[in-house]
Amino acid sequence: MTTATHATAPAVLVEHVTRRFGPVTALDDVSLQVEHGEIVGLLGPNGAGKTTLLSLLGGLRAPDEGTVRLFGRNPRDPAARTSLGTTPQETGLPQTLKVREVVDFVAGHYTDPMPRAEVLERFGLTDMAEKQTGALSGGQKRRLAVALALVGRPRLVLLDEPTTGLDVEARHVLWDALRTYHADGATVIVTSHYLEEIEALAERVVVVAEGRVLADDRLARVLDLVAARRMTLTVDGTGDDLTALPGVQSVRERHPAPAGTRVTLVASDADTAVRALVGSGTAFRDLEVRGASLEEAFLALTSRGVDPAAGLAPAAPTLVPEVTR
Ligand SMILES: Nc1ncnc2c1ncn2[C@@H]1O[C@H](COP(=O)(O)OP(=O)(O)OP(=O)(O)O)[C@@H](O)[C@H]1O
Repeated sequence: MTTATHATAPAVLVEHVTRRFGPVTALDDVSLQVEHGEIVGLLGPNGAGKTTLLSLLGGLRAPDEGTVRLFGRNPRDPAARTSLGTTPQETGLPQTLKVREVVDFVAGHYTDPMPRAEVLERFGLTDMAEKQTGALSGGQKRRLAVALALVGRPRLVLLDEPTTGLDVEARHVLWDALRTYHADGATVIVTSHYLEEIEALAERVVVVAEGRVLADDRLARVLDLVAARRMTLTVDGTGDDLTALPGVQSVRERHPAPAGTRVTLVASDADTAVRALVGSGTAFRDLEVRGASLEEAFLALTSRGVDPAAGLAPAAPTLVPEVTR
């Protein structure tokens, strides 16, 4: 590939990537393209495949099938990773080195590093410069770990759950620093279980579950989807006609119930749906309305009504309870 091609290539290109660990398919035919300067949130439950995807982007693992490119190059090639800054979920820092020494050590690997004072300032670590890293709090360690990923001024930053376990203040310092760095032109990909984190950082959201991309959309659209409600009720017949009610997006589950069917619907507007249900004269009982999980919201988006094969299946677990509203 020519240099010109590299210059015009997207920051990240993932094409039909599958990655297995023994019998587990961690990524199943995933495709994703991220342009220069985008900030993308990878949102999904535990075991969705987010870390695996980042490990492929970071060149730590190779895909079993498909192609991964960073700025047009294979991330397994060390030259492709010179533009990359990463912070894994767990970071080991040398306990006895001072914060400024660690920053200087990392900066020594780059031709044009960010000045130490700027790095520390961005992450609220200026007062910690003389402390040994072993004496930092969890939140301070985490901020230092993310700061170190930016020392070399990477064009692409991969962050795996950057603020898990941090208190509110530490989260906000980190989010502000990342937003500022992105505003300077960097491409950022961040994984999280938490909608709040994705909401604070991302413009575009890719929802991953069970190794597949469930949705890839603007943040505002995802927030609309999360506002979906889950309505469960028992009706005399099969409940087939309930999808026609205004405000109802899809049928999520149906189970045989005594003298009828227990039906779970995903509704974009539960108030309208309930009014229409009453107005329709349909006999129903035991109505429950609650927030839908992200997974349900996205299944509602991606499915066209109920899947006949899954129509009478047992209730599916709620995969992303943290983001249920
Ligand atoms: N090294 C490994 N060996 C075996 N299985 C693995 C390995 N790494 C990941 N997996 C499996 O692959 C699947 C995807 O895991 P992955 O860590 O990518 O998910 P995740 O979305 O990052 O989850 P979490 O949010 O919990 O970090 C899981 O079923 C996991 O158990």
